[in-house]
Amino acid sequence: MSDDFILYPEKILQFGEGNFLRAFVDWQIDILNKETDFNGSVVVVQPRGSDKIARLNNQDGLFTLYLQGLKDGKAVSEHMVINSISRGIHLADHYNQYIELAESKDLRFVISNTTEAGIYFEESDKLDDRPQKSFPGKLAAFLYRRFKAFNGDYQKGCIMIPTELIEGNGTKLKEIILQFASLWNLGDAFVNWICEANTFCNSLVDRIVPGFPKDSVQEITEELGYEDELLVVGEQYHQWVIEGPKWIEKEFPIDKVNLNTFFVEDLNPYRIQKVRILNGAHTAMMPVAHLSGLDTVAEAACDEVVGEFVQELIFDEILPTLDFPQGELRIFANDVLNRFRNPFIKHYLISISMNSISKFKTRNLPALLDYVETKQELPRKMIFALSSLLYFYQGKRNEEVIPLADDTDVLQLFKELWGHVTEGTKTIEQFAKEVLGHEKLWGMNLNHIAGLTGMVAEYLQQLNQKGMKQALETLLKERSIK
Ligand SMILES: NC(=O)c1ccc[n+]([C@@H]2O[C@H](COP(=O)([O-])OP(=O)(O)OC[C@H]3O[C@@H](n4cnc5c(N)ncnc54)[C@H](O)[C@@H]3O)[C@@H](O)[C@H]2O)c1
Ligand SMILES: O=P(O)(O)OC[C@@H](O)[C@@H](O)[C@H](O)[C@H](O)CO
Repeated sequence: MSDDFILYPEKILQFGEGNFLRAFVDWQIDILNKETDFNGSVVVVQPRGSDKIARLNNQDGLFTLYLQGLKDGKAVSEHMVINSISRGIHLADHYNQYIELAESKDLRFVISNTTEAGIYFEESDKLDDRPQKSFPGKLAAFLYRRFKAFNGDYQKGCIMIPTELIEGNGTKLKEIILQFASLWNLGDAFVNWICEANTFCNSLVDRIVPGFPKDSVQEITEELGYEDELLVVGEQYHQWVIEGPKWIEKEFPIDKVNLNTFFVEDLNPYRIQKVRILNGAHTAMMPVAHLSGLDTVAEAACDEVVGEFVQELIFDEILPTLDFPQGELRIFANDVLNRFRNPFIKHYLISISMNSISKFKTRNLPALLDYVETKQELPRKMIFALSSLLYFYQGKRNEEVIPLADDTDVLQLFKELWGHVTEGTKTIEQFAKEVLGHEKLWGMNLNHIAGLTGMVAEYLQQLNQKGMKQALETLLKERSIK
């Protein structure tokens, strides 16, 4: 299959082989290669583990991408073979290939998505590890090798564009690289080279990528006429906002193609808007919809009751917490709701449920706190979502076991706390007080928010006694009476 495809110089090192990067970054590089003189390919390494790299190499880095949803107002479903990945490197078996890539004259960019957990300082990482445990540790060793190979040449720095969904992803990555420089005693000249010759951008990505289409793979395989283990499905919508100097466009000519990717001076407004509205709504709707018996985001957004809940949560309790023109926010929010309703893609609620406690903390808690501060009252729907999430962590939907996915400590804590309630040794009120008081989960003691604990306990009681559907209907009626 590869004979039909062009091989481009390897300009990008990519940390991450996952669905999102392939359906978003590698797709954009493919377009750049086809429509501009970018002429560059991507070398992929798996940031943690290495089991997926063989699959990538077995397919010569090629994979099929389905994009489905509204494009310029029309429903479009299209598929294409993405040819921007040159190879994957298995870090444990072929670390030499990885570290030697640092000496490449062609290499210029480093792009990553290592989830919200990947950009952290791992003190036990050593320069000589093959490989280091953490992503920043691996990158620090790579950059040091490059610095040495080119004798600190300022023309041979790299442009880092991380896409992890955390605030200041590039800034944080740079700080950690400098921490490694200090831990490993790499010297002032290296520190200066990192700061002067390299560019760390912050970036924000947006595209809903449900990933491998497990329900329709047979049908798709028949349509394609070949099997593709790396098949990935995403929506048509995309946005990549990069906070970095405009000169990068000379080397990464994203302005020359019809993509919604652009450079800005301040990413913050884009980040807050997207994280609070889109990701916040995902995290808030997940337990409410799942416990209502629904399985996908589209089912939730189209459901008469759950859909109303999501819409009101966004418009009444999230938008007022954002200090941007409300008209623009409403347009963005309506677009998000339409993206949620996308009938082409099956985005399973359970697949977005992973690490929901920390997601609530970063995506929803800031809106809850801002609402309390500005309105001097409690946002009922957001608190209902929080209560539903706590209820969800009981791990049961009627008789069905919910495959909870979170840190072991978090799962253990909920197991214990719910255990006390089921055994009758603690009341739901005590459960609410204890869980909301866990500063490790929320970064603060939520019992300090006046009235919150009582409201959570009340909603938990309703969920316990009436079930989700009735509790939700009661909540929505409360609003119409008010
Ligand atoms: N799927 C989407 O709709 C979407 C959209 C925008 C952003 N994202 C972000 O992209 C990330 C990956 O999503 P995906 O859909 O590609 O998932 P995926 O499961 O296909 O890929 C996960 C990737 O993260 C790496 N990884 C997992 N845990 C890690 C850790 N602790 N440290 C370092 N690397 C780790 C894996 O090796 C893999 O490369 C998510 O965190 C998500 O926030 C996803
Ligand atoms: O990917 P996660 O699990 O961090 O979050 C789930 C979704 O909120 C997220 O993937 C969105 O679909 C995405 O951020 C849209 O751009």
